[in-house]
Amino acid sequence: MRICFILNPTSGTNRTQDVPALLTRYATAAGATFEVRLTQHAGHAEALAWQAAQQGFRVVVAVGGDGTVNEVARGLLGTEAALGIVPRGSGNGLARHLRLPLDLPGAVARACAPTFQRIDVGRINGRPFFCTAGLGFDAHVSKMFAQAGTRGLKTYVKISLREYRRYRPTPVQITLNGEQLLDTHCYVLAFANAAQYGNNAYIAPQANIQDGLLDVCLIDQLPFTRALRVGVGLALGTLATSGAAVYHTSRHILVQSAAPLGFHVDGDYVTDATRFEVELTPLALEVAN
Ligand SMILES: Nc1ncnc2c1ncn2[C@@H]1O[C@H](COP(=O)(O)OP(=O)(O)OP(=O)(O)O)[C@@H](O)[C@H]1O
Repeated sequence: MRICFILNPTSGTNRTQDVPALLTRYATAAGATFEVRLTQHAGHAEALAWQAAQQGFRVVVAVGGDGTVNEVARGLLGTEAALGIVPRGSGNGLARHLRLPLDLPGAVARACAPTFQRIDVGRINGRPFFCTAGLGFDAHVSKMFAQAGTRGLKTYVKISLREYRRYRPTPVQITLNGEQLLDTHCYVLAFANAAQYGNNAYIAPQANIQDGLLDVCLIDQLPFTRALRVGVGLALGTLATSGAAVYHTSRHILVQSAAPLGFHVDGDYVTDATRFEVELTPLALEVAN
């Protein structure tokens, strides 16, 4: 079995580590036949992953954060290769959901001796996501986060608190499965394939990544007391029973917004739109875990 590691050299906080050398050391120790390839720019991992799959690599491993995982996974859709993950980001949502090792030696060892399973794949306005996508406040925060000079959890919390004071919900119409119509407001509307955003922040604790359904989490308003309950619910995995959010499950969701709303895929801000089509393709990606 041949394994291709695709490394985003800009990911992770520890820049002093020689990651290619460590990958080589741990993969050699595991007796693997492998190659390490480095991305040269944002978006490059998708093309590298697709190319590796065409070259017959059985497992293509994203070495980076959720952005790199999204790119590699996108490149593997419709191919014969499985996605592996060596997590090096701050959130690592999909790796945590799949209960993959978070340390470098452990994750490399797992990627070299995996079991295989298939997972569902979401799409929002045509963009694939594997963990979560969403509209509203969380997307707005990802946009601000991308523009901030620094990264990490501290910056994220700081931006969230600052923007919370300014952000207002937008009127939206949500259609679930072509039937159920909700006339409501969007503070946060999250589409969860996996249970968490990353960092063990559980937006949809019940989400099952193989059930052919997205868990749709709606927070229509966020006054201060509810914000506290949402914060505690995210951290403890109790949001679904806290009463602070409403949940639905659906395979196909349409959202019409009264004003442009930002959306994110797997934590990365994409753009603003007023119409959103969200779909799920059951078991469309093989993962190595
Ligand atoms: N060689 C590169 N140079 C610049 N940017 C890159 C390169 N390779 C990948 N990227 C971009 O870097 C972005 C961030 O990467 P990624 O999410 O993997 O790491 P991270 O930001 O450290 O993780 P996290 O988001 O969990 O904190 C990705 O969106 C990707 O497109």
